Amino acid sequence: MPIAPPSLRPRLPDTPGGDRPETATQRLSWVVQMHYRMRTAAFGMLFLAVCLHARVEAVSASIWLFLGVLLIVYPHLQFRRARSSSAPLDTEMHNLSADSLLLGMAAAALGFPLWITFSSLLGTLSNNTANKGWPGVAETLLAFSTGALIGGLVWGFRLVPGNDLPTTLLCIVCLTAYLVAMGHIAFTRIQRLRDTREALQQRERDLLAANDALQRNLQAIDALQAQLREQAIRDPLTGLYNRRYLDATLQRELARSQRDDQPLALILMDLDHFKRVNDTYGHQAGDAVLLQLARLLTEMARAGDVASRHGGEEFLLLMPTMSLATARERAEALRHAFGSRGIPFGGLTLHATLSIGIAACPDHGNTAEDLFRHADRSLYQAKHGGRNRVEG
Ligand SMILES: Nc1nc2c(ncn2[C@@H]2O[C@H](COP(=O)(O)OP(=O)(O)OP(=O)(O)O)[C@@H](O)[C@H]2O)c(=O)[nH]1
Repeated sequence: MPIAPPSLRPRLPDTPGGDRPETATQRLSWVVQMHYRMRTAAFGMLFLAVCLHARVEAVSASIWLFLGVLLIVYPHLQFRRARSSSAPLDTEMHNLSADSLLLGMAAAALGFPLWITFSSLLGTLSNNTANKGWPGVAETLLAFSTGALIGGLVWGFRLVPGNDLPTTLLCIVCLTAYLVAMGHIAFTRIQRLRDTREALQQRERDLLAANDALQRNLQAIDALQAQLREQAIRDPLTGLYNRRYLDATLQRELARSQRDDQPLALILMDLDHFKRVNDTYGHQAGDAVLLQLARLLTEMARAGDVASRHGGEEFLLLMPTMSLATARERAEALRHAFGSRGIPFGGLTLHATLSIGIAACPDHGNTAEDLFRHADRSLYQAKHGGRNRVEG
Protein backbone atom coordinates (compact mmCIF):
# COMPACT_ATOMS: atom_id res chain seq x y z
CA MET A 1 0.00 0.00 0.00
CA PRO A 2 1.51 3.27 -1.14
CA ILE A 3 2.08 6.71 0.30
CA ALA A 4 3.13 10.24 -0.53
CA PRO A 5 0.88 13.12 -1.53
CA PRO A 6 0.52 14.07 -5.18
CA SER A 7 2.16 17.42 -4.45
CA LEU A 8 5.47 15.59 -4.08
CA ARG A 9 5.58 14.66 -7.72
CA PRO A 10 9.23 15.14 -8.72
CA ARG A 11 10.19 17.71 -11.29
CA LEU A 12 13.78 18.62 -10.75
CA PRO A 13 14.91 21.75 -12.55
CA ASP A 14 17.64 19.81 -14.29
CA THR A 15 15.27 17.17 -15.61
CA PRO A 16 14.22 17.53 -19.24
CA GLY A 17 12.05 20.63 -19.24
CA GLY A 18 9.03 21.96 -21.02
CA ASP A 19 10.75 22.32 -24.37
CA ARG A 20 10.99 18.53 -24.77
CA PRO A 21 7.86 16.41 -25.13
CA GLU A 22 7.15 14.20 -22.11
CA THR A 23 7.55 10.48 -22.58
CA ALA A 24 4.70 8.10 -21.65
CA THR A 25 6.65 7.01 -18.55
CA GLN A 26 7.13 10.61 -17.44
CA ARG A 27 3.44 11.26 -17.97
CA LEU A 28 2.62 8.33 -15.68
CA SER A 29 2.98 9.87 -12.24
CA TRP A 30 5.75 8.53 -10.02
CA VAL A 31 3.06 8.28 -7.31
CA VAL A 32 1.22 5.68 -9.40
CA GLN A 33 4.41 3.69 -9.97
CA MET A 34 5.48 3.84 -6.35
CA HIS A 35 1.99 2.87 -5.18
CA TYR A 36 2.08 -0.10 -7.54
CA ARG A 37 5.28 -1.41 -6.00
CA MET A 38 4.14 -0.77 -2.43
CA ARG A 39 0.65 -2.22 -3.01
CA THR A 40 2.05 -5.38 -4.61
CA ALA A 41 4.50 -5.94 -1.72
CA ALA A 42 2.03 -5.06 1.07
CA PHE A 43 -0.83 -7.17 -0.34
CA GLY A 44 1.62 -10.05 -0.89
CA MET A 45 2.69 -9.86 2.76
CA LEU A 46 -0.96 -9.77 3.80
CA PHE A 47 -1.57 -12.91 1.74
CA LEU A 48 1.23 -14.65 3.65
CA ALA A 49 -0.35 -13.57 6.92
CA VAL A 50 -3.74 -14.93 5.76
CA CYS A 51 -2.08 -18.25 4.81
CA LEU A 52 -0.58 -18.51 8.31
CA HIS A 53 -3.92 -17.58 9.85
CA ALA A 54 -5.72 -20.19 7.75
CA ARG A 55 -3.77 -22.91 9.55
CA VAL A 56 -5.83 -22.27 12.67
CA GLU A 57 -9.00 -20.79 11.26
CA ALA A 58 -10.79 -22.55 8.40
CA VAL A 59 -11.26 -20.35 5.34
CA SER A 60 -13.95 -21.20 2.78
CA ALA A 61 -13.20 -21.67 -0.91
CA SER A 62 -15.09 -18.50 -1.92
CA ILE A 63 -13.09 -16.47 0.62
CA TRP A 64 -9.84 -17.98 -0.69
CA LEU A 65 -10.88 -17.06 -4.18
CA PHE A 66 -11.73 -13.51 -3.12
CA LEU A 67 -8.50 -13.11 -1.11
CA GLY A 68 -6.38 -14.62 -3.88
CA VAL A 69 -7.76 -12.23 -6.45
CA LEU A 70 -7.57 -9.26 -4.06
CA LEU A 71 -4.11 -9.82 -2.65
CA ILE A 72 -2.31 -11.24 -5.70
CA VAL A 73 -4.09 -10.06 -8.88
CA TYR A 74 -5.81 -6.83 -7.81
CA PRO A 75 -2.61 -4.67 -7.42
CA HIS A 76 -1.72 -5.35 -11.09
CA LEU A 77 -5.25 -4.58 -12.27
CA GLN A 78 -5.24 -1.28 -10.38
CA PHE A 79 -1.91 -0.32 -11.93
CA ARG A 80 -3.17 -1.14 -15.43
CA ARG A 81 -6.27 0.93 -14.75
CA ALA A 82 -4.25 3.96 -13.61
CA ARG A 83 -1.73 3.58 -16.42
CA SER A 84 -4.36 3.52 -19.14
CA SER A 85 -6.26 6.46 -17.62
CA SER A 86 -6.01 9.94 -19.11
CA ALA A 87 -5.50 11.24 -15.56
CA PRO A 88 -3.43 8.52 -13.83
CA LEU A 89 -3.06 10.39 -10.58
CA ASP A 90 -6.80 10.97 -10.14
CA THR A 91 -7.47 7.33 -10.92
CA GLU A 92 -4.86 6.30 -8.39
CA MET A 93 -6.61 8.34 -5.69
CA HIS A 94 -9.78 6.35 -6.43
CA ASN A 95 -7.70 3.16 -6.22
CA LEU A 96 -6.74 4.10 -2.66
CA SER A 97 -10.41 4.31 -1.69
CA ALA A 98 -11.01 0.95 -3.37
CA ASP A 99 -8.14 -0.49 -1.29
CA SER A 100 -9.92 0.53 1.92
CA LEU A 101 -13.22 -0.91 0.78
CA LEU A 102 -11.78 -4.25 -0.33
CA LEU A 103 -9.57 -4.65 2.74
CA GLY A 104 -12.67 -4.03 4.88
CA MET A 105 -14.40 -6.86 2.97
CA ALA A 106 -11.38 -9.12 3.49
CA ALA A 107 -11.37 -8.40 7.23
CA ALA A 108 -15.08 -9.25 7.48
CA ALA A 109 -14.61 -12.39 5.36
CA LEU A 110 -11.96 -13.62 7.83
CA GLY A 111 -14.05 -12.70 10.92
CA PHE A 112 -11.93 -9.65 11.82
CA PRO A 113 -8.72 -11.37 13.05
CA LEU A 114 -7.15 -8.63 15.20
CA TRP A 115 -3.65 -8.24 13.73
CA ILE A 116 -4.63 -8.82 10.11
CA THR A 117 -7.50 -6.33 10.45
CA PHE A 118 -5.35 -3.82 12.33
CA SER A 119 -2.50 -4.10 9.80
CA SER A 120 -4.87 -3.72 6.85
CA LEU A 121 -6.69 -0.74 8.37
CA LEU A 122 -3.51 1.05 9.50
CA GLY A 123 -1.85 0.51 6.12
CA THR A 124 -4.71 1.89 4.05
CA LEU A 125 -5.42 4.65 6.61
CA SER A 126 -1.85 5.97 6.62
CA ASN A 127 -1.69 5.77 2.86
CA ASN A 128 -4.93 7.67 2.28
CA THR A 129 -3.93 10.25 4.89
CA ALA A 130 -0.54 10.76 3.26
CA ASN A 131 -2.23 11.35 -0.09
CA LYS A 132 -5.41 13.20 0.87
CA GLY A 133 -4.88 14.68 4.33
CA TRP A 134 -7.67 14.65 6.92
CA PRO A 135 -10.37 13.90 4.34
CA GLY A 136 -8.40 10.72 3.64
CA VAL A 137 -8.96 9.57 7.25
CA ALA A 138 -12.72 9.98 7.02
CA GLU A 139 -12.80 8.42 3.58
CA THR A 140 -10.80 5.37 4.72
CA LEU A 141 -12.93 4.75 7.78
CA LEU A 142 -16.09 5.05 5.71
CA ALA A 143 -14.82 2.82 2.89
CA PHE A 144 -13.37 0.22 5.30
CA SER A 145 -16.64 0.07 7.29
CA THR A 146 -18.68 -0.20 4.10
CA GLY A 147 -16.40 -3.00 2.91
CA ALA A 148 -16.76 -4.77 6.25
CA LEU A 149 -20.53 -4.44 5.98
CA ILE A 150 -20.55 -5.88 2.45
CA GLY A 151 -18.19 -8.69 3.52
CA GLY A 152 -20.46 -9.48 6.42
CA LEU A 153 -23.49 -9.53 4.18
CA VAL A 154 -21.74 -11.82 1.67
CA TRP A 155 -20.00 -14.23 4.03
CA GLY A 156 -21.97 -13.74 7.23
CA PHE A 157 -21.06 -11.65 10.27
CA ARG A 158 -18.50 -13.40 12.49
CA LEU A 159 -16.15 -12.04 15.10
CA VAL A 160 -13.07 -14.27 15.57
CA PRO A 161 -10.41 -11.75 16.61
CA GLY A 162 -7.74 -14.22 17.81
CA ASN A 163 -4.47 -14.66 15.93
CA ASP A 164 -1.87 -17.29 16.75
CA LEU A 165 1.65 -16.14 17.54
CA PRO A 166 3.27 -16.75 14.10
CA THR A 167 0.50 -14.76 12.41
CA THR A 168 0.78 -11.98 14.97
CA LEU A 169 4.56 -11.83 14.60
CA LEU A 170 4.36 -11.82 10.83
CA CYS A 171 1.80 -9.00 10.94
CA ILE A 172 4.01 -6.96 13.26
CA VAL A 173 7.08 -7.51 11.06
CA CYS A 174 5.16 -6.71 7.87
CA LEU A 175 3.49 -3.63 9.35
CA THR A 176 6.82 -2.38 10.66
CA ALA A 177 8.48 -2.97 7.30
CA TYR A 178 5.65 -1.17 5.54
CA LEU A 179 5.76 1.87 7.82
CA VAL A 180 9.57 2.05 7.63
CA ALA A 181 9.36 1.89 3.82
CA MET A 182 6.81 4.71 3.89
CA GLY A 183 9.07 6.75 6.13
CA HIS A 184 12.02 6.18 3.85
CA ILE A 185 10.07 7.21 0.77
CA ALA A 186 8.89 10.35 2.55
CA PHE A 187 12.48 11.08 3.54
CA THR A 188 13.84 10.71 -0.02
CA ARG A 189 11.03 12.85 -1.42
CA ILE A 190 11.64 15.60 1.14
CA GLN A 191 15.37 15.38 0.41
CA ARG A 192 14.67 15.67 -3.28
CA LEU A 193 12.34 18.60 -2.74
CA ARG A 194 15.06 20.33 -0.73
CA ASP A 195 17.56 19.73 -3.54
CA THR A 196 15.03 20.99 -6.05
CA ARG A 197 14.39 24.10 -4.00
CA GLU A 198 18.11 24.79 -3.72
CA ALA A 199 18.55 24.26 -7.46
CA LEU A 200 15.65 26.63 -8.12
CA GLN A 201 17.10 29.23 -5.78
CA GLN A 202 20.47 28.89 -7.53
CA ARG A 203 18.75 29.24 -10.88
CA GLU A 204 16.93 32.32 -9.63
CA ARG A 205 20.27 33.81 -8.51
CA ASP A 206 21.77 32.96 -11.93
CA LEU A 207 18.83 34.58 -13.67
CA LEU A 208 19.14 37.70 -11.56
CA ALA A 209 22.87 37.87 -12.34
CA ALA A 210 22.15 37.33 -16.05
CA ASN A 211 19.50 40.03 -15.87
CA ASP A 212 21.99 42.43 -14.26
CA ALA A 213 24.53 41.66 -16.97
CA LEU A 214 21.84 42.20 -19.59
CA GLN A 215 20.91 45.56 -18.06
CA ARG A 216 24.56 46.58 -18.06
CA ASN A 217 24.88 45.51 -21.70
CA LEU A 218 21.76 47.46 -22.61
CA GLN A 219 23.14 50.53 -20.86
CA ALA A 220 26.44 50.09 -22.71
CA ILE A 221 24.53 49.75 -26.00
CA ASP A 222 22.51 52.88 -25.18
CA ALA A 223 25.71 54.79 -24.40
CA LEU A 224 27.30 53.47 -27.59
CA GLN A 225 24.27 54.48 -29.64
CA ALA A 226 24.34 57.96 -28.12
CA GLN A 227 28.05 58.14 -28.91
CA LEU A 228 27.41 56.99 -32.49
CA ARG A 229 24.59 59.54 -32.87
CA GLU A 230 26.96 62.24 -31.58
CA GLN A 231 29.75 61.06 -33.87
CA ALA A 232 27.41 61.17 -36.84
CA ILE A 233 26.88 64.91 -36.37
CA ARG A 234 30.39 65.90 -35.26
CA ASP A 235 33.60 66.65 -37.13
CA PRO A 236 36.16 64.19 -35.73
CA LEU A 237 39.12 66.60 -35.73
CA THR A 238 37.62 69.73 -34.19
CA GLY A 239 34.56 68.34 -32.41
CA LEU A 240 32.40 71.03 -34.04
CA TYR A 241 29.16 70.05 -35.75
CA ASN A 242 29.55 68.76 -39.30
CA ARG A 243 27.88 69.97 -42.45
CA ARG A 244 25.06 67.44 -42.30
CA TYR A 245 23.99 68.71 -38.90
CA LEU A 246 24.36 72.33 -39.98
CA ASP A 247 22.17 71.77 -43.04
CA ALA A 248 19.39 70.22 -40.96
CA THR A 249 19.67 72.93 -38.31
CA LEU A 250 19.68 75.74 -40.86
CA GLN A 251 16.38 74.50 -42.30
CA ARG A 252 14.87 74.43 -38.85
CA GLU A 253 16.20 77.84 -37.86
CA LEU A 254 15.05 79.41 -41.14
CA ALA A 255 11.55 78.11 -40.56
CA ARG A 256 11.61 79.45 -37.02
CA SER A 257 12.97 82.88 -38.07
CA GLN A 258 10.17 83.23 -40.63
CA ARG A 259 7.55 82.07 -38.16
CA ASP A 260 8.78 84.49 -35.47
CA ASP A 261 9.63 87.20 -38.02
CA GLN A 262 13.19 87.30 -36.73
CA PRO A 263 16.43 87.80 -38.69
CA LEU A 264 19.09 85.12 -39.05
CA ALA A 265 22.68 85.37 -40.17
CA LEU A 266 25.45 83.02 -41.14
CA ILE A 267 29.16 83.63 -41.32
CA LEU A 268 31.20 81.52 -43.74
CA MET A 269 34.94 81.50 -42.93
CA ASP A 270 37.92 80.21 -44.90
CA LEU A 271 41.53 80.14 -43.72
CA ASP A 272 43.83 82.18 -45.92
CA HIS A 273 46.69 80.43 -47.69
CA PHE A 274 46.15 77.38 -45.56
CA LYS A 275 47.93 75.18 -48.08
CA ARG A 276 51.08 77.13 -47.31
CA VAL A 277 50.80 76.30 -43.62
CA ASN A 278 50.55 72.63 -44.46
CA ASP A 279 53.35 72.80 -46.99
CA THR A 280 55.67 74.84 -44.75
CA TYR A 281 55.07 73.35 -41.31
CA GLY A 282 53.41 70.06 -42.12
CA HIS A 283 49.89 68.66 -41.86
CA GLN A 284 49.94 68.58 -38.05
CA ALA A 285 50.62 72.30 -37.98
CA GLY A 286 47.62 72.75 -40.27
CA ASP A 287 45.54 70.68 -37.83
CA ALA A 288 46.69 72.89 -34.95
CA VAL A 289 45.45 75.96 -36.85
CA LEU A 290 42.11 74.30 -37.55
CA LEU A 291 41.77 73.38 -33.87
CA GLN A 292 42.59 76.90 -32.82
CA LEU A 293 39.89 78.32 -35.05
CA ALA A 294 37.40 75.77 -33.72
CA ARG A 295 38.28 76.79 -30.15
CA LEU A 296 37.82 80.46 -30.95
CA LEU A 297 34.43 79.80 -32.56
CA THR A 298 33.30 77.85 -29.53
CA GLU A 299 34.46 80.65 -27.23
CA MET A 300 32.77 83.39 -29.20
CA ALA A 301 29.52 81.66 -30.10
CA ARG A 302 26.41 82.72 -28.18
CA ALA A 303 24.07 80.19 -26.70
CA GLY A 304 21.93 79.15 -29.67
CA ASP A 305 24.65 79.79 -32.27
CA VAL A 306 25.78 76.73 -34.20
CA ALA A 307 29.47 76.51 -35.09
CA SER A 308 30.32 73.90 -37.70
CA ARG A 309 33.18 72.76 -39.87
CA HIS A 310 31.88 73.02 -43.36
CA GLY A 311 34.67 70.95 -44.89
CA GLY A 312 38.46 71.30 -45.33
CA GLU A 313 39.49 74.69 -44.02
CA GLU A 314 36.00 76.19 -44.27
CA PHE A 315 33.91 76.90 -41.16
CA LEU A 316 30.44 78.26 -40.66
CA LEU A 317 28.75 80.03 -37.77
CA LEU A 318 24.96 80.07 -37.84
CA MET A 319 23.47 82.84 -35.71
CA PRO A 320 19.69 82.75 -35.25
CA THR A 321 17.91 86.05 -34.46
CA MET A 322 20.96 88.07 -35.56
CA SER A 323 20.64 91.01 -37.95
CA LEU A 324 23.01 91.58 -40.84
CA ALA A 325 24.58 94.63 -39.18
CA THR A 326 25.32 92.78 -35.94
CA ALA A 327 26.60 89.81 -37.91
CA ARG A 328 29.10 92.08 -39.65
CA GLU A 329 30.33 93.32 -36.25
CA ARG A 330 30.64 89.78 -34.97
CA ALA A 331 32.46 88.68 -38.10
CA GLU A 332 34.93 91.55 -37.79
CA ALA A 333 35.49 90.67 -34.15
CA LEU A 334 36.13 87.04 -35.10
CA ARG A 335 38.48 87.91 -37.92
CA HIS A 336 40.41 90.25 -35.68
CA ALA A 337 40.55 87.83 -32.75
CA PHE A 338 41.83 85.02 -34.91
CA GLY A 339 44.37 87.11 -36.80
CA SER A 340 45.85 88.43 -33.61
CA ARG A 341 45.95 85.08 -31.86
CA GLY A 342 49.24 83.23 -31.84
CA ILE A 343 48.93 79.50 -32.48
CA PRO A 344 51.54 77.47 -30.57
CA PHE A 345 52.95 74.56 -32.52
CA GLY A 346 56.12 72.60 -31.71
CA GLY A 347 57.92 75.51 -30.11
CA LEU A 348 56.77 77.91 -32.86
CA THR A 349 53.98 80.44 -32.81
CA LEU A 350 51.99 80.34 -36.04
CA HIS A 351 49.72 83.09 -37.30
CA ALA A 352 46.82 82.75 -39.70
CA THR A 353 44.03 84.92 -41.02
CA LEU A 354 40.44 84.43 -42.08
CA SER A 355 38.41 85.58 -45.04
CA ILE A 356 34.68 85.84 -44.20
CA GLY A 357 31.53 85.99 -46.27
CA ILE A 358 28.25 86.93 -44.59
CA ALA A 359 24.67 86.20 -45.57
CA ALA A 360 21.53 87.13 -43.69
CA CYS A 361 17.84 86.44 -43.86
CA PRO A 362 15.74 88.19 -45.01
CA ASP A 363 18.36 90.58 -46.53
CA HIS A 364 19.83 88.00 -48.93
CA GLY A 365 16.99 85.58 -49.30
CA ASN A 366 14.79 83.21 -47.31
CA THR A 367 16.14 79.81 -48.27
CA ALA A 368 19.28 77.90 -47.36
CA GLU A 369 20.34 77.95 -51.04
CA ASP A 370 19.96 81.74 -51.20
CA LEU A 371 22.03 82.21 -48.07
CA PHE A 372 24.78 79.76 -49.07
CA ARG A 373 25.00 81.29 -52.53
CA HIS A 374 25.34 84.78 -51.10
CA ALA A 375 27.82 83.75 -48.38
CA ASP A 376 29.92 81.91 -51.01
CA ARG A 377 29.90 84.92 -53.28
CA SER A 378 30.87 87.21 -50.39
CA LEU A 379 33.68 84.88 -49.37
CA TYR A 380 34.93 84.83 -52.95
CA GLN A 381 34.95 88.63 -52.91
CA ALA A 382 36.84 88.64 -49.61
CA LYS A 383 39.46 86.31 -51.07
CA HIS A 384 39.79 88.31 -54.26
CA GLY A 385 39.70 91.55 -52.34
CA GLY A 386 42.99 90.62 -50.69
CA ARG A 387 41.94 88.08 -47.97
CA ASN A 388 41.76 88.72 -44.20
CA ARG A 389 38.57 90.68 -44.63
CA VAL A 390 34.79 90.48 -44.22
CA GLU A 391 32.34 90.83 -47.12
CA GLY A 392 28.59 90.53 -47.42
N1 LIG B 1 46.13 69.95 -42.02
C1 LIG B 1 44.99 69.81 -42.66
N2 LIG B 1 44.82 70.30 -43.88
C2 LIG B 1 43.65 70.20 -44.54
C3 LIG B 1 42.58 69.54 -43.96
N3 LIG B 1 41.53 69.58 -44.81
C4 LIG B 1 41.95 70.25 -45.91
N4 LIG B 1 43.23 70.62 -45.75
C5 LIG B 1 44.07 71.34 -46.62
O1 LIG B 1 43.58 72.64 -46.84
C6 LIG B 1 44.20 73.12 -47.98
C7 LIG B 1 43.25 73.97 -48.78
O2 LIG B 1 43.98 74.63 -49.81
P1 LIG B 1 43.36 75.59 -50.83
O3 LIG B 1 41.98 75.10 -51.17
O4 LIG B 1 44.31 75.68 -51.95
O5 LIG B 1 43.22 76.93 -50.08
P2 LIG B 1 44.23 77.86 -49.38
O6 LIG B 1 45.63 77.34 -49.49
O7 LIG B 1 43.76 78.10 -48.02
O8 LIG B 1 44.13 79.14 -50.26
P3 LIG B 1 43.00 80.19 -50.15
O9 LIG B 1 41.79 79.56 -49.62
O10 LIG B 1 42.82 80.65 -51.58
O11 LIG B 1 43.50 81.27 -49.27
C8 LIG B 1 44.72 71.90 -48.79
O12 LIG B 1 46.15 71.91 -48.71
C9 LIG B 1 44.16 70.74 -48.01
O13 LIG B 1 45.07 69.64 -47.99
C10 LIG B 1 42.73 68.97 -42.66
O14 LIG B 1 41.87 68.36 -42.07
N5 LIG B 1 43.97 69.16 -42.06
